[in-house]
Amino acid sequence: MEEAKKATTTMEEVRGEERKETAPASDVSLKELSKKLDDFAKERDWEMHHAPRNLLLAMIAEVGELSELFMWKGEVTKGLKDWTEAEKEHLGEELSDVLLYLIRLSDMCGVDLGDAATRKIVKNAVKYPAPSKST
Ligand SMILES: Nc1ccn([C@H]2C[C@H](O)[C@@H](COP(=O)(O)OP(=O)(O)OP(=O)(O)O)O2)c(=O)n1
Repeated sequence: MEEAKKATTTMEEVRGEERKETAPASDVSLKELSKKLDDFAKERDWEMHHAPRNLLLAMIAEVGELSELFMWKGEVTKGLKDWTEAEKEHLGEELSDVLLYLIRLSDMCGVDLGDAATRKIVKNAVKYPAPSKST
């Protein structure tokens, strides 16, 4: 009886983990993703594979896979109205692969991507000032 109860708890825990994994995580930070990627590499002993050049090449390969989704489609309208749900899900996966390799590459190069991107947006605004709106 005690064993059966324990097994039930374990299944609940597993389902809880699955829910956690599939719940929308729209507000996740670069730092959180960075930590997950670090854990992923450590758990598999893959840190030696994550040298900057390898990560850059892997990211470019994923950009290629992303491009394939748009290839031969003609003009793609904003919102992807003509795409199936399966195509949109695939797009999300390929965009994620690019982002995850970019974050990992930044980390392995010692670049704080959040800080660098924020600074770059400021620099862009100085380089390309918005036209002043007449009232
Ligand atoms: N050495 C590796 C290999 C993979 N990944 C992670 C980062 C990417 O998010 C994803 C890439 O996995 P795959 O190489 O299997 O590529 P796809 O998921 O695109 O699969 P496929 O190329 O079969 O479509 O896995 C990683 O961190 N380090």
